[in-house]
Amino acid sequence: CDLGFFSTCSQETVTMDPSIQKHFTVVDYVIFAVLLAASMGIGLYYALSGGRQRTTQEFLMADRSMRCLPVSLSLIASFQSAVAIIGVPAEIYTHGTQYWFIGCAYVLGLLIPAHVFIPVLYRLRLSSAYQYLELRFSKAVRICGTLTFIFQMVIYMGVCVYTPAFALNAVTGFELWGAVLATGLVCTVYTTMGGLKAVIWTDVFQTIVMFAGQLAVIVVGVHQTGGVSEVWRKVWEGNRISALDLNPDPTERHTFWTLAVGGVFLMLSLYGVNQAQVQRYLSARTEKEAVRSCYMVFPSLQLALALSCVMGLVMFARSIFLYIYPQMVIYFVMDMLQGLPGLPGLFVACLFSAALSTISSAFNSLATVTMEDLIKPHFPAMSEARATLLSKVLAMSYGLVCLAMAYLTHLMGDSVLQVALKIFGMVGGPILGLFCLGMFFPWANSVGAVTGLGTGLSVSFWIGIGSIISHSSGTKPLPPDCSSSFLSGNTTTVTQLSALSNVTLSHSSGLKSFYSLSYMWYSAFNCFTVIVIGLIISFLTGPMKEQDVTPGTIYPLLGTLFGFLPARLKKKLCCVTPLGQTVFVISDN
Ligand SMILES: O=C(O)CCCC[C@@H]1SC[C@@H]2NC(=O)N[C@@H]21
Ligand code: NA
Repeated sequence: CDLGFFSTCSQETVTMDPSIQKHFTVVDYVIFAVLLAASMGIGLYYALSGGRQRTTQEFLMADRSMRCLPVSLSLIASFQSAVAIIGVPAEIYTHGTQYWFIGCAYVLGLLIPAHVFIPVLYRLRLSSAYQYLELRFSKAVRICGTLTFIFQMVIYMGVCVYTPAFALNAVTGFELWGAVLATGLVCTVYTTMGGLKAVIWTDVFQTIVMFAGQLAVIVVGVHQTGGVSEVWRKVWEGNRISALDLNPDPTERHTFWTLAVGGVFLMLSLYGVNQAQVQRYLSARTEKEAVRSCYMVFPSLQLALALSCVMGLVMFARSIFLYIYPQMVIYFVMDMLQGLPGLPGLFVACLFSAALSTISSAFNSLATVTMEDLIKPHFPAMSEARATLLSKVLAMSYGLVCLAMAYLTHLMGDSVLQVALKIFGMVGGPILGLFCLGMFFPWANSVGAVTGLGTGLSVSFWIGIGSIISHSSGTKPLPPDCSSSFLSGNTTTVTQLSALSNVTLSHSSGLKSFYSLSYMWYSAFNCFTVIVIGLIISFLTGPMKEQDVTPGTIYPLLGTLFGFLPARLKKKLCCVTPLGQTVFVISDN
């Protein structure tokens, strides 16, 4: 079949004809080099200015002096990596705009962090989110939380380093491990030199580059397709504008429910309790600045989602293939931008900005929790200078670990977007459950917490690995409506499309349906597993008494939910817990 650069068009074996790889002009390399140099420059500036990164308060917490604008852009950048830049357009291109409904999850996914998690965590004046777990439960629970977080971020980092380098190599022959090393080393250097201040300000710069690169591709793509109405006609006829899918089936990969409801738990696991984000909230100069930064994330995150979705639609309108792997997004973009010197370089700069801003946040947050949760408690007498030096060594060593993890990603295959979302669901979900257990259920105790986390992680890996082994998550791509006019031109493609589109999904039963749970439900499912098991074990081993709970570690959920009740009724109903004591109301200090 004549799909141009693909030697075969079956979904399994997609290889590109190396003879037509796209090459860069000098301008493109210069733009890429300028991006790396600018990031290094910002890192160097913060290494030589201010307190010159001589204390952990500055190196890890930016002196708690940040304002809401840089914090909010840095919050976006932390979890908007090359995975989203090429994974989301590939998703939209292949399956239609159903994924766009994840934007509905951003409302509660940011309101709850702003009004529940930030007040509790900010007023405890923590450095690591997992210090909360020791205050609320015990040291053991804190260590479990920290180790789980480290596991999650190390794997996620590998995916983020690998994705742009692999995609670029496939299209431009750009040396794969050269790109991985360049990204990893530049990132390690400026993170190690400039600390959280450098990470936040490079995130600001890189987020702007990210938006600019995506916008450029959209503008050029629309122009080349013949205008907005032409793009709309093709994506509409190509069956890429998804209707609201209210199918309640939890094994359906993307529906309104899995994205708008399951997505809330995914957002809470990232923007509520993930150390990378919590550290940014804690680096804000006041709690109000932290809450405001969370609110400011909303429009920018919607813009980021819109840009990547529209990019997928424009790509579809411009080139009619049924199915593309995420790394082929680069090919289409390079194809679109050929002959426009500097634009391929801008898009590559956009891709690596997305990667650098995520990886630097991961390095810095990993160094922080390792320092605060695993090292400092054993060396209380350690001097500031030595602690800061050790933090820098940690940031660097995480950089090297990340390069090794990049190779592991090589073996994971599958769509990078799904890999990233699965990691968050499988590991982020249980951590979210642990924090919810601690904040909303005063009766929960340490044994319950540890058992709950352990059960949650075991169940999540059982489903996650089960779904990979049973391949039940494979949803066939959405065939464009083959009868429509714009496809009739190329008969070969139509026969291929119809051949591929009449694949019937084998209906899963029993355990298989368990494995085929949509990965968008992993966060919610694992969060509830931890809470339910945690509560059961807590009641079995003797629930905690109100007076034993550290003040400020409980969020008065019942008090807030029934806030509208008259004080008398409220007093009777919810501010008196079953143990006969009043729940701690967070003081407004
Ligand atoms: O881009 C990545 O590195 C990970 C994929 C996106 C992660 C989630 S999806 C919902 C939220 N919106 C984002 O832009 N990132 C997070
Ligand atoms: Na990023």
